[in-house]
Formats: sequence, C-alpha cells, structure tokens
Amino acid sequence: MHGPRRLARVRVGAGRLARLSARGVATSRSAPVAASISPSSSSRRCIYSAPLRFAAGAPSSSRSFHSSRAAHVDVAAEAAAAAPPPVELSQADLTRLARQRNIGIAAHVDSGKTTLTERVLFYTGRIKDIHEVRGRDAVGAKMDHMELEREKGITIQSAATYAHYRATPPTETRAVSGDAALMDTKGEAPKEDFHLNIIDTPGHVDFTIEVERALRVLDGAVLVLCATSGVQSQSITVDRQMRRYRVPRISFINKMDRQGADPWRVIGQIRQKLRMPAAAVQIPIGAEDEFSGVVDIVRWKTVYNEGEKGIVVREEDGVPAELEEFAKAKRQELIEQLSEVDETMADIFLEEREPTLEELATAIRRATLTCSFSPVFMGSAIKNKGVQAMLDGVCAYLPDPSQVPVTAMDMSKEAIEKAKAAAAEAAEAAAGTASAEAVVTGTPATQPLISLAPASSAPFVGLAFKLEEGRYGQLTYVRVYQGTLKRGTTIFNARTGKKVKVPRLVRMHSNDMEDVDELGAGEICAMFGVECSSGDTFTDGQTSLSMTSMFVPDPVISLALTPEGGEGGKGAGGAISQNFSRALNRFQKEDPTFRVHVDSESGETIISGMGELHLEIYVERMKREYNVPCKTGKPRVAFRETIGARVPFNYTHKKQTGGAGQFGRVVGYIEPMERDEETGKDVAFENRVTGGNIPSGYFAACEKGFYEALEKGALTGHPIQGIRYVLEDGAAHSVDSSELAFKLAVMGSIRDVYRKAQPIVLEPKMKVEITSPAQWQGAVVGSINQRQGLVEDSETRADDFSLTAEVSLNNMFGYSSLLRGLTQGTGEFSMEYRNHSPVVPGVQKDMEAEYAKIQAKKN
Ligand SMILES: Nc1nc2c(ncn2[C@@H]2O[C@H](COP(=O)(O)OP(=O)(O)OP(=O)(O)O)[C@@H](O)[C@H]2O)c(=O)[nH]1
Repeated sequence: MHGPRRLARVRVGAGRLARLSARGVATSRSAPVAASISPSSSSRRCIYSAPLRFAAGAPSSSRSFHSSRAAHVDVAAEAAAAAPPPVELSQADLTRLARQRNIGIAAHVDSGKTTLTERVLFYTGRIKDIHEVRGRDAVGAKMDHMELEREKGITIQSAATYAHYRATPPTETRAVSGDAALMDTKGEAPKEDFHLNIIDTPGHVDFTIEVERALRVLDGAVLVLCATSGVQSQSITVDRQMRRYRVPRISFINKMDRQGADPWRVIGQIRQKLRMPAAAVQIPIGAEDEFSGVVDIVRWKTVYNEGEKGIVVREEDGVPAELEEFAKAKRQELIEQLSEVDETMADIFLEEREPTLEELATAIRRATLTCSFSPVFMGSAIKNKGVQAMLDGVCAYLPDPSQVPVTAMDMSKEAIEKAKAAAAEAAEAAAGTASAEAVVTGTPATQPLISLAPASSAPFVGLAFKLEEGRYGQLTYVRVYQGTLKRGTTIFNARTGKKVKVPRLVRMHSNDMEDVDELGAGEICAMFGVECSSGDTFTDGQTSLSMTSMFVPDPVISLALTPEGGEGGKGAGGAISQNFSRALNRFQKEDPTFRVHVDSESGETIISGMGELHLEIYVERMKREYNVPCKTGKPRVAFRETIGARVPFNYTHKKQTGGAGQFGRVVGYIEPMERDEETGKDVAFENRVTGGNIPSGYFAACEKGFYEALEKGALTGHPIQGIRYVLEDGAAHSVDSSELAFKLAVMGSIRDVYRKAQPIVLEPKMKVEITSPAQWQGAVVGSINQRQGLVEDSETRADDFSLTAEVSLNNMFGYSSLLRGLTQGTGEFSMEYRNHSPVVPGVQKDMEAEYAKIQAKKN
C-alpha cells in the first residue's frame, strides 16, 4: 500500500524517515480500526486548542491584503517583519475565543450555500421554520433578504448572521440529540456552546467582491461543492480567494441526494483541480434517493438525522456491517493523506501504529489550520442530512480568532521615519551590489507592521469591510480585531484622521439586527450612523494602526446609462437627476467593483462592473429603490493596453513662460510586467534613484504621474496594465523644479517611448462552463465554435455533459438566451474572468484608427 517512495514525499522529517527506514520499519499496516476509536478520556478543550505549527507573524501563516492597483506589500516580508502584539491574551479572552468561530459559506453558483445556511439557522434556533430558495411558499430563505434575491432565487449580497451551537467534539459521544428545546433562542448561550458568526456569500462571479471582503475578515470557511457537478469554475475562484487570505476551510459535498452523486469523484477533483490535499471524514449511507445518513469514520459512529426537518441527530456506535470494509479503507486513506502533510501523523504512520481518536482529530485540526488539508463532509441540505455533523466539523477543525495571525501597519510618524531610514540604508547598501533591489517609495513596504492580538483590553482596532445604506443611515460592518468596541464611545478613522461617535452598535441577523452595548475582539458586528468608506480602519486613538485594504478586481464590462426623462436637461437639477447621482454614489461606495465615469468624448455616464448580471442588478435597483428607470446602451467590454518590450527613456519636461518655469528630467526604462497571482499586482513604479539627482521630495509626484499616465493608453485610450516603470536617474533645477514638473515629466516620458514598446490592445477572456442534457451537446459545441471559443475540456456523464471553453467576453453577449433556445431552457452556463489577452491584429488596427479619428476631431 505504502512504498518508501511515497513516504519520501512527506514534507517534513525526511531525516527521521530515513532513520526509521534504516531501523527496518515496515510500511504496510494492518492494525484493527475499531480498537483505537473508542472515545478517549481526553478533554474537548484539547481538540479545540490543538497546538499549531505557526505562531503570529510566522511567514507560513501571514495574511496580507491588497488593492489591485497600488499593491506594494510583500506577503512573506510583511509577516516576518511584524512586531509582536503589545498585549497578551488573558485567560478570560482565551476561553471566550476558543468557543468562537467566524466562518464564511462560499461556493460555485447554486451549490446550496443559502439552503445549507437556512438549516444551520433552524438547527441553532435562529429561525422558527425553514423556507426554501425559490420555495413554493414564496417566502424565501432568511439570508436572501433582498427582494431581487428572492425573485431571482440567487444571492446577490453576502449576509451576516450569528448563532449558538452546542458542538459534539470528535472525542466525545453526542450528548445532545439536537432537540430544539436545548438550542438557544434568546441569544444567551450556555457556556459550553459555540458562538458562530456566519457570512453566506453569493456564487455568481459578478458579485465576487462580496466573497472577497467576507474572506478578508473571516477566520475559516466551508467550501460547498455539488455532489454531481464537483469542482466548478467558481469553486476554483473561491479557492483562489481563500488562498489569498490564507483561510482554512472544510469542504462540504452537498446534494448527495441527486442522481449521479459521487463524492469520491469530487474529492479527487479537490486534490487535482484545487491542488488541496483532502480526504473524507465521513462516508455516505446509501446513494441518491436512498441517501440516508453518514458514517463518521473518525469517531467510528453512524449518524442519522431524524425528527422534524432533521433536527434530531441519532448516533449509533460502530458502522453498518456492509460498510465496514469500505469505511476502514477510507479511514486509512484519511490517515495517509494526513501523513503527507502532518509530521506527527507521519511519525505515527511510520511507527505502524493506529492513531488514537484524539491523535487523528488533532492532526486533522492542525493540518486544516495551516491550510495544508481540507477534511471533507457530505450531506444533503435540502433533505436535512449531514448539516449538524458539518457544524461539529466547523467547531472542531476551523480556527478561533486567536489562532489567526493578523497584522496592521503602524502609521505613527516615528515608526514611519524609522522604517524609511532603515529602507534608505538598505537601498544604499544594495546600490553597491550588482543585484540592487528596488526601493519602493511611499508605500507600505516602508511602513512597520505590528501583530494584533484579539485581547479585549488592548487598544481598539477594527476594519470596516462592508457598507450598506440602511433605514437609519449608513450601516457599517466591522470586524473587531483588537480591543473592545463600545456604543457611545469615540473612535478614530485612521484614513481621514476624523473622530466619530458610535451611536448604535448591532449584531446582524440577515436584515434584522440586535442592539448591543459592546463587543470584544474577534467579533463581527455593524455600526449605525458612522460615515466612512469600505476598507477604513478604526482605532480608539491610542494607536496609529491601519490595516491594508482587500484585493479589488478590475471591472470587465461597461455600459452607458441614461435616466429616462432625465436626458436633454428635462430632469436636470430635478428629482430624477438628483436621485440618479445619489444612487450612483451609494452603489459606488458600497461596491468597489462598481465604477462610474463620464465619458469625456460622448458626455455619457458609463457604469462598469464584473458582468452583465452585476450591471443589470444595479439598473434594476436604480428603478426600484430610487424610482429612476434608465435606458442602457450596448454593453462594452473593458479593453486594456499593455506593452511588449522594454524601452529606455530620457525625458526632460521644460517650460519657460515668463514667471517660474517648470523643469524635471527623468531617466530609466519601462518594461512589461507579469501579474502576480497572489497580489493581483501587474503595474509597478520602482525608484532606483540614488545620489540625490532627483530630490526625494519629488518621488511621490513621480509615482503619481506614473499612475495618471496609466489611465489612458496612447493607442486606443484604454487603461494601461502590465507595465513596470523603473526610474534610475534624472535632474532637477533649484528654482524651476516642482512636484508638478516631475509628475508631468514622468507622464511625458511614457508618452514619448510608448509606441516603441510594442503596445498591444487586450480584451477580457472568459472561462465559460456549460452543462446541459447530453442530447444538446452538438448544438452547444457548435455555438461555442461560432463564437471563436476554444473548447478546453468536456465530460459526458449518464444524462448530461459539461464543457469548459475560453471565449472572448466580447463574443459572449446574449449567450444566455441563445443557450436557453438551443437546449429548450435546460442548459446552464457560468463564466468567469480569466485574463486579458491580445485582440486579433485586425481588431487592434480598427480600434487604433477609430481612436485616432476621435483625437483628430478633438484637436
Ligand atoms: N437536490 C438538491 N438540491 C439542493 C440541495 N441544496 C440546495 N438545492 C437546490 O439548489 C438550488 C440552489 O440552492 P441555493 O441554496 O440558492 O444555492 P446557493 O449556492 O446559495 O446559490 P447562489 O448564492 O445564488 O450561488 C435551489 O433550487 C435549492 O433548492 C440539495 O442538497 N439537494
């Protein structure tokens, strides 16, 4: 079963493995399973606080957040450089935090996230009854509270809630059978209960920012996968987002009741497509219609859901005889997978010893927390099966807030000065070597980092991660990272420096809220009446800490928007145009992927976003919430420009018009830059000027000039991406040089050499995934070929087939109605942005000619 070659892949302890092999330790195993699975006397605390391999600030577990434009943070350096938190956690904090989980439910469209969350709310007593998404009672699920969500049966905005849950630890026999009477309904949880903050996120890629900001502030996640469709395109996107923020996850294979459900195929896909070591911690009892429960192969128990809507969990010791062999094999597989990523489990494996229940559970927890493994649960949300067991997994294997390292930048003058001096020293030292490293100016790279501690007595630090316009003004969702947030106190906005009072503090339960007086570190809550922007950091004024913002993808699609009755000056200045701009301001404030600008050529208002659905929802909300119906233009894709070659520049900006002149000279080169997968960063300004030819006071202006130049490429007027600007030298004049002169010098230097750098026009390419009954396969493939798509993969199953293709977004307009027609309404498709790729040369030529014509008219 296990050969030495396989064992040699164990990541850690290779020396020890060699020693063990030398001692002649055999690698096959036959120890009986049940003998070691009886509940041990170990305490539940031991499992929940299993020791971790990482400590706050260790590079392997750093969390770092970036905005797509000006992301300058080096992830590993950030964590390694972080100073330790100023406050130790008290015993009371540790006890409280050990029972807290902040989790997100994320997945591909329609995998059942909202249906699953509805069960969680019901079993924890937060709702009195279950209502289905698109259910016949037309009530809709609790977490889909927007009218549009209920009508369309999709999640558009993430919704937060909290609940109390009495978990059964892996080392114990279930004491509570899940009787509703034992669940908390008044918000006062018994001490042994877990406090869960849950965010249900949308699956459509158009609303990806909702997933992004949820994962930014959550400590763990449940990745929901469909038992028949497996790992789909959005699962891959969500996986990438979880990796970006290093969020540990458990996997839940939902829809086990569906025809063709195959959890083992899905687990294979988690390992291959997501490259995440994973193994089942349960096996199903029965399949499809006959799916009736699960066997817990960690605890060696059989688990059934009974009673009203599965509220009672009945457990039996042992495994049904007919499943015993299979269960043993799958338990063995679990141990093998863990030995690949966990040192302790590798040792046990090599010693040919069957792990105890506690050893197995702690190894799962340890490996999950370090994001090197995902335990897989399974069930059927709609049939009310397997949900409580999954919740037990959340409590057992996902981290509490004290186990997630978080850093903030110290923005105090002293700290910045100190860091700048250190950076300058390093730059000077590096300048003397051939491999001189670039020094990044005015960025977080020169700002010192501090680890935060979720201690209630520490100075308060919180992050505003989501805004919503509520009935009583702005509702600001906050994650409290350190200290305590109290109603009535004054807090400081680290970005604006303004102080604000917290008039109202609430816990969110979808669209309902419950007032609270204060909330401790590690909590998620919302404030009313505090004006701020998404991504702002709040402190109590004792510190100058600021947290970096989240990754914001660039929009891929735009369209012109005109309020009906508002054009031609008729509505101008009146209610229509006022509401129109109010709505646009609010939408932009709430959603950083929704952008608005007025086209300088046509004077039209252009809205941009992540997809047709994204923009369609805002147009609909404009009508419903602001009473402004709008006419929309044809959707246009977001073209970009980039360069294909490195070219040097030596540019002088000089103006002498009587009074004070302008002088700035810049020397260096521009070159193509690849996108950094982790940070999303694909543009950079690097300052390698040493020796003072350009005084350091002008560096920030130079960088500003660079980012301004990127807004409009000279070829077609679209933004420039994939470019690095390296400033190596220059010259200044003691009287005529100014910040403006250097900003214009940088802009001029790009314009000057741009055409020599082989500029190219790029268009968004999408990964398109289609599923449909097998009979329409020919027509569907034909439709993709017609749109010049490239079929990359297809899979035909018993009744249906799925296909993955790469297609230009420009060729995908109107595809949903075409597919509906081709497949008599049975086909489904989803697409997600993959990258920007060059347009075909003919298209580029036409676009250039068109732009040149517009420019000529203007001049
Ligand atoms: N057969 C089956 N259907 C399910 C199950 N869970 C959910 N569904 C159905 O799948 C559809 C989508 O469910 P949702 O809960 O809205 O899925 P979602 O992942 O929240 O959807 P989005 O947030 O819009 O991506 C609904 O019609 C559900 O009734 C399940 O366990 N089995």
